Amino acid sequence: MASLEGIQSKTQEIRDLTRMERTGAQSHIRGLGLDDSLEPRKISQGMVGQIEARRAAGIIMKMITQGKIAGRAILIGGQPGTGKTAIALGMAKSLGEDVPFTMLAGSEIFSLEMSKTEALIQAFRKSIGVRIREEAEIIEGEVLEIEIDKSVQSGAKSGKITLKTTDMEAIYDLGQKMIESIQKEKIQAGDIITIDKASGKISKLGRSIARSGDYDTVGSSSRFVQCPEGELHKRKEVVHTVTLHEVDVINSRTQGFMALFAGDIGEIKQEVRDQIDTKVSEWREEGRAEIVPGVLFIDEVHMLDIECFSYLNRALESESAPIVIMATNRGMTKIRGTNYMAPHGIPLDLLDRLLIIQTTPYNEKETQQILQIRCQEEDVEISDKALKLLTKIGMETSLRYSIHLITTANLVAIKRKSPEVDVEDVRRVYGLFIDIKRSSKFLQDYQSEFLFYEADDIDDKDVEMA
Ligand SMILES: Nc1ncnc2c1ncn2[C@@H]1O[C@H](COP(=O)(O)OP(=O)(O)OP(=O)(O)O)[C@@H](O)[C@H]1O
Repeated sequence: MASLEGIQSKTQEIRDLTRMERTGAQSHIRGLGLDDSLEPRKISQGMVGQIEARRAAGIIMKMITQGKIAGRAILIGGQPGTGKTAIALGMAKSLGEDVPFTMLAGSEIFSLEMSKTEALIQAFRKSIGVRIREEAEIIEGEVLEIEIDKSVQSGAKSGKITLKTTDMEAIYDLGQKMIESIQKEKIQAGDIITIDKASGKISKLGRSIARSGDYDTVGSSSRFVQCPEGELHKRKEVVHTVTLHEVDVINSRTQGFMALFAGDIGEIKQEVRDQIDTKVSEWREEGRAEIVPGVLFIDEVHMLDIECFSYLNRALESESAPIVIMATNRGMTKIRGTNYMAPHGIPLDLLDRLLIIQTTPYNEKETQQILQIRCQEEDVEISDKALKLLTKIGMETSLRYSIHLITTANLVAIKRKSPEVDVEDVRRVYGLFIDIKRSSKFLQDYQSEFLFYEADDIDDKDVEMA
């Protein structure tokens, strides 16, 4: 059954291995771009315009951090490509590392491996953190020397590390995993480090003050710390946050924590969850743990069906519910699993609980600014004229389409050995890759030549916001 000890090391190991930086379409978003009084700056942290929606998101952030938003949820509605996902990610980035953030597309809950509600329960529990305080045994000291040898036959590495405090000095053997960790963290003589004895995790606290004169080996971001005093072995209180879902999986007898590596979790028994909840409330009573409600972002929420909406309605009542942010680009459409139409395809009783934020289309200047930020993010040099043309294309087709043209135009520019994208490159990729309008026209012109053309079957009620 769940014990505080060990949960941290296991989850940390998994996170190190499975954590992927969110690159791609949203990699330029680094926050909501608000000032200290929560007013949106015109361009900041990769965010452009959408002032009203960002202002509203800022107020919600404040409510989240003050714990005033339990039992409610937010809906971000707006046309495709108006920054709904960008705003949700901006909120996640501003909340900090300690607050869990889970992203789920409505369609992801339809899987053969688990029921829809199980998928939602897992998403909820991934978004609830448990901040745990525990005493850990650590070794803390200044690195005097590191010696790493590689076996000629097997290639396996072995090594030794000499650590000191102001009072003592000792040599420790290094295992394969610790050697990797030392190399990854670029640990060298003169660094002050701690080693967690249970997990073998090595963290760098900074450089020894005694080394502050070695300018050649020190970057400007180095922190200087005193060489520790006393014993090398110490007990220290450490605080870390795991999610309820991670605790569930680690304690699920059928799955075991290895399942987190594979992402192949399957269903978790309700009795396991009940036991975990009881255990966590014991830890809370003992003052060893506290709950950190995180954020669950459900994109394409119109893809959920009536059963899921009914689950959401109930789950939001729970005292430790995460903040649920939903996004949709649908207007009036059918609630899945029923024949009823509703705004955004969401039942009215759930809609009534939501704070609704609206995103609006961008003007030419904002579109150009977003494209410019994307060019910088993708390390693409672009001429003013080419950027103007790309903006014009963005206004006439879609922002997403013109963002896609950046990478492709850059490849064409590289092929003709030009250091920057010019008008001819944009023209070329505009001709090679068609946007939705041209694609639809092509389909209309040649529809009779496609297989399985059954125009009468198309349900024209399910329309995106126009
Ligand atoms: N205000 C903004 N500032 C900077 N980048 C933005 C902004 N709005 C949108 N983008 C960028 O434009 C692209 C499309 O935006 P995003 O995916 O957030 O739209 P969406 O509203 O979620 O669209 P959909 O309804 O199709 O899911 C992304 O690369 C996003 O980062």
